[in-house]
Amino acid sequence: MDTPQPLYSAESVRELDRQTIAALGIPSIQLMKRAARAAFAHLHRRWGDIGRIQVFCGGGNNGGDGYVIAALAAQKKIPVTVFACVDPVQLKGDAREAHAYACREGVQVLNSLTELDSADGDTLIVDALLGTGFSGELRPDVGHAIERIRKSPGPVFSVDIPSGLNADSGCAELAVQADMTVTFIGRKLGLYCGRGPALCGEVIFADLGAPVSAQQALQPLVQRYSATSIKRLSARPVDSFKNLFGHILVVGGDNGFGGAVLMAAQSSARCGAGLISLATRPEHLTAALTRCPEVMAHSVISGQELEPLLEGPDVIAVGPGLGRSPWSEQLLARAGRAQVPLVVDADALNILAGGRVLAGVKRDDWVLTPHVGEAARLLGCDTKEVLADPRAAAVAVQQKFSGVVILKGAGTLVAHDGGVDLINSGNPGMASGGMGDLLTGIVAALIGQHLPLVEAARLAVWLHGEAGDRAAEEGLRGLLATDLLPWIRRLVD
Ligand SMILES: NC(=O)C1=CN([C@@H]2O[C@H](COP(=O)(O)OP(=O)(O)OC[C@H]3O[C@@H](n4cnc5c(N)ncnc54)[C@H](O)[C@@H]3O)[C@@H](O)[C@H]2O)[C@H](O)CC1
Ligand SMILES: [K+]
Repeated sequence: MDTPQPLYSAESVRELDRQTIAALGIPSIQLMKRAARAAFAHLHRRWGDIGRIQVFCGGGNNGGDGYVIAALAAQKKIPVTVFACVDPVQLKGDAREAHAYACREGVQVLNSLTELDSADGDTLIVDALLGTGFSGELRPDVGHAIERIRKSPGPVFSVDIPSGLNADSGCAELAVQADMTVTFIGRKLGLYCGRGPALCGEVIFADLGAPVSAQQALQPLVQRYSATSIKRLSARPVDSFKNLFGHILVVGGDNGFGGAVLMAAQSSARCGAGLISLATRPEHLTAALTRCPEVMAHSVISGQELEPLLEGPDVIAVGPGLGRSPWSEQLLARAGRAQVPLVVDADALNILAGGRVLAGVKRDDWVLTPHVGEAARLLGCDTKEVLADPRAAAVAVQQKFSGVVILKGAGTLVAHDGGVDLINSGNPGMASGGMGDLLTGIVAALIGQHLPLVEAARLAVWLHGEAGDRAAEEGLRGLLATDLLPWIRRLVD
């Protein structure tokens, strides 16, 4: 099994740059040329037959990488032009030297966008405007260059990070949309969370010979887990019996939301739970028994009626379709005090955010599964603040409520006492009702099968996203939550 990948802040990677230069005993220009060669090798492998290349260079070392890439293209006799977003006379240090190298190789350098031919489909754009040095509000001149890149019909290659994307948070107002990004020396968190996954295209990592010891010395922001580094369930013993694999109780399904609670129960079942009970409104019982006879469905019309059902289960998932009525609040108030691990999702989170039910309760044995809006409500802030720094938001929710927090997104974050993990998961087809209910059921089933909460959260996010990807192979649009159920079953072992 692989180890998870460390994801760093921009500042840590700049420190890694410095340590790599020192460890390799080479001048920084050599590291820049090594970066540019690595970038050029990947872009040439993918677009070797491209008609021409336009390189957009900024005023720092990211731009310096771009000038060297232009020189390498010229050496390969590929027609190449550089747009210098910052007048080359202002360049300093390695970037200045890289510009001189490009000029020696006969590269044409233009200072104005109007002089630059408009790109066609056979033009590869290389984005070397901004790298880890980007900070604050985007300067208008660079913004115009980014807009020009976004309008080009051909492929786009970003050096180190798509310009305009924040390397630490994945936040981006205006940024380059790349088909491929080659990132150097250390993986930046912003490539894998927030808008990073959508803006980067294929991400390729080039370590440029950075010493592993230097990488280990730095504190990563996040550990990134993938199929090969996530802990799976152990094989089932021959003499298995159903109680070995957990009894899950799913609580929810207010008027009109009977499907949500049933989908959570079904995904628990498909994830290997031994027994599943359902506590919901009486009107949903028939449907539950018809759709999923394996589930033991109970009608509850008050918190008092729920109480006896809280005794048997090993894990309780509360929230799918729970609603925010007095009935909903009564059920959460009771379930929230049960003495077994909880998975708290959807409207249960919104009720929690309201502060009237379970006020001030912190538990080490619950998993909260907010999306961005629910996280904002739990923190009493605006959604924009969560999007501006998803990692910080996940940590803040975990510090406020304890336990494990799954902050859902294209790069889903799992915050816990030991740090923050990231699992890239899912696809745009999963932006439809019920997907969150499935995840809730999977988390509960994995806890019921004796995975520690953090491992259950990581595996559930991966399993949910992978099942979504497999199901989406038949098409993104019209992908239904229940389409994932057979895939959950195939992938859980
Ligand atoms: N350090 C090394 O040995 C290597 C670095 N690599 C590449 O270098 C960049 C980091 O370079 P740096 O000069 O520190 O910063 P950038 O080029 O990313 O950006 C600085 C550049 O951008 C301008 N700028 C900053 N903020 C804004 C803004 N909000 N709006 C507009 N412009 C902005 C600033 O004025 C400077 O002109 C790294 O990403 C790598 O690509 C090599 O990869 C390895 C060796
Ligand atoms: K860039």
